[in-house]
Amino acid sequence: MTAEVEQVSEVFNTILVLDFGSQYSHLIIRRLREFNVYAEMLPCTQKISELPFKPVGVILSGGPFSVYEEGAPHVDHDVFKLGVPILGICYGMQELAWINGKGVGRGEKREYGPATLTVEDSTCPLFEGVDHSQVWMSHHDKLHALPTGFKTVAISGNSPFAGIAHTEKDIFGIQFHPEVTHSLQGKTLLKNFAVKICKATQNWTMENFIDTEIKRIRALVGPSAEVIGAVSGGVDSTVGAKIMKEAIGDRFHAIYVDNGLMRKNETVQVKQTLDEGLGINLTVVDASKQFLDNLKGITDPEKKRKIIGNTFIHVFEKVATEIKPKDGSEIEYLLQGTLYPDVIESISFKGPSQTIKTHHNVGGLLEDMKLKLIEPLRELFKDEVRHLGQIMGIPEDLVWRHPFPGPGIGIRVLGEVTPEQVKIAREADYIFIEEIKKAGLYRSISQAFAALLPVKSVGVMGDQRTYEQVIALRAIETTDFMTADWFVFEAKFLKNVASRIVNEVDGVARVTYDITSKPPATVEWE
Ligand SMILES: Nc1ncnc2c1ncn2[C@@H]1O[C@H](COP(=O)(O)OP(=O)(O)OP(=O)(O)O)[C@@H](O)[C@H]1O
Ligand SMILES: O=c1[nH]c(=O)c2[nH+]cn([C@@H]3O[C@H](COP(=O)(O)O)[C@@H](O)[C@H]3O)c2[nH]1
Ligand SMILES: NC(=O)CC[C@H](N)C(=O)O
Ligand SMILES: [Mg+2]
Repeated sequence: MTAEVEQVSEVFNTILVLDFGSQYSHLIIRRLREFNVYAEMLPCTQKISELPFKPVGVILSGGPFSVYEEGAPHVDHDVFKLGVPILGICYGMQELAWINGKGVGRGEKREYGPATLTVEDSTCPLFEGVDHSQVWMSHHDKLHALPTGFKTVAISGNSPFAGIAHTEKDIFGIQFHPEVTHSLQGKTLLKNFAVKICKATQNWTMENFIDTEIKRIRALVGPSAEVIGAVSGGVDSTVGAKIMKEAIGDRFHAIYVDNGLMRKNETVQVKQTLDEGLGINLTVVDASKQFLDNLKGITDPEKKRKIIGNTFIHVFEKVATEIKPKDGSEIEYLLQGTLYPDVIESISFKGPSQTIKTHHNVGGLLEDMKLKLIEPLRELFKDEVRHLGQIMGIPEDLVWRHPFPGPGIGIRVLGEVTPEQVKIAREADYIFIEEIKKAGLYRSISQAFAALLPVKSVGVMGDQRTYEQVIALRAIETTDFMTADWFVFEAKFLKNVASRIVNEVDGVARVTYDITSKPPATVEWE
């Protein structure tokens, strides 16, 4: 069955980005997709004979290494046998030069920041519309000589080889980074490469994606099997559920787990929106006791996350055995709302990044998991998922909902999670979000919540001494959640929220506002 299932990269003309570990590698993919060309990233160590698809062009990314160093990563030379255009960016260009003559070494000084490009060969299609524009440099090494078979096509003040091209083949190298927005015509250059040179079709649209994905799921699941889905009411899993529903109708069973760590009124609202609003029949499983029992006495954040992740899986496996598909088979698949950033993180050449915290991911935590995963969004970025949600008729409110982590309030009550502590955090959170919505700020903020700190502080209310806990409010602005800054509220707004929380929520003596960016902090407190 699986062999006949076409992958997205087989359906859309795909540009392959081979990642040498640059912090900007994923931006190359973002930029290409912005003009509707599909791109995927694989580690630079990928063996070309084992490529899962045939790309229409290859981009070699930048990277932190020096090509001449021992142990530096190198591309499989079979990449030249693919017969498709190749573009090397920074380290990628140095790699092309290393392979074709070894004329690469350390420059006298580092070049980091803006430079102006002068195109010397106006016939080179890569640089059409890019002449005299600002480009962004970030390198220490440089080409000391033109590689064999290449000519210079562009220069900058500091880089006599800012752009090079092979004299016969469609192979190009650039020293700057077209993928960052500081390279003002960088997107034009990438478009020239993908569309003019590689002739990639610009058909990567969410409308086309839906059709492809629905076909893919039908082929994968077959004509009679049934599937369960972990659906939280967040935008990712709701869009995933909607796609499943369109693909296999009532053979899809959406399961929402009330883990006792959800926000106020959330379970009722999610059930209503999915059932009535979207026609997705949602089963609510109340497992709150199981989660809270398992969390008893646990204060270590990582242990809490693992316990919550494992409990989710146990709940899903149990639910899966309770559903009896009409064709007499057993439930084999579990839908999950994994996005491309999660995938990139795990395939990156640098390997899985150091674990800052274990993100709960329904599939990620049990090695002997029986259910196989269906992840329809695993090629998409969050804004693509939001766009998809809009096309599929998912209500605006849900499309723009702030992300809510799987472990929920469990990682927003610092220290031991008890029903009493969850209640305090939940009530405070509700007031904060209510005020944000009232002030018309919800869409300007990427994510906001209240965390409960298990420290006591003295206060005075109605002439009485109080000795209660502290709420920390957090609101951030970010595009990708990898870095974030705190949101600047007016003092009046914070004053009102603080006063409401202390007055209306029993157990809180003080309210603080978290003004730490990420890094050095993270978004969540645990
Ligand atoms: N309470 C829950 N019940 C069922 N599944 C859940 C629950 N919480 C999380 N999940 C599953 O875990 C996945 C990861 O959670 P995550 O919060 O990243 O995504 P989301 O909730 O779909 O969207 P968002 O990031 O916008 O909150 C979800 O896509 C969903 O499959
Ligand atoms: O589904 C999730 N499961 C998790 O375990 C988890 N931990 C953090 N987050 C969300 O990820 C984003 C970045 O959060 P951090 O800076 O705290 O890592 C923020 O949006 C966080 O809310 C999670 N989402
Ligand atoms: N950004 C890059 O790709 C840098 C490449 C190489 N490490 C240099 O310093 O030149
Ligand atoms: Mg969520």
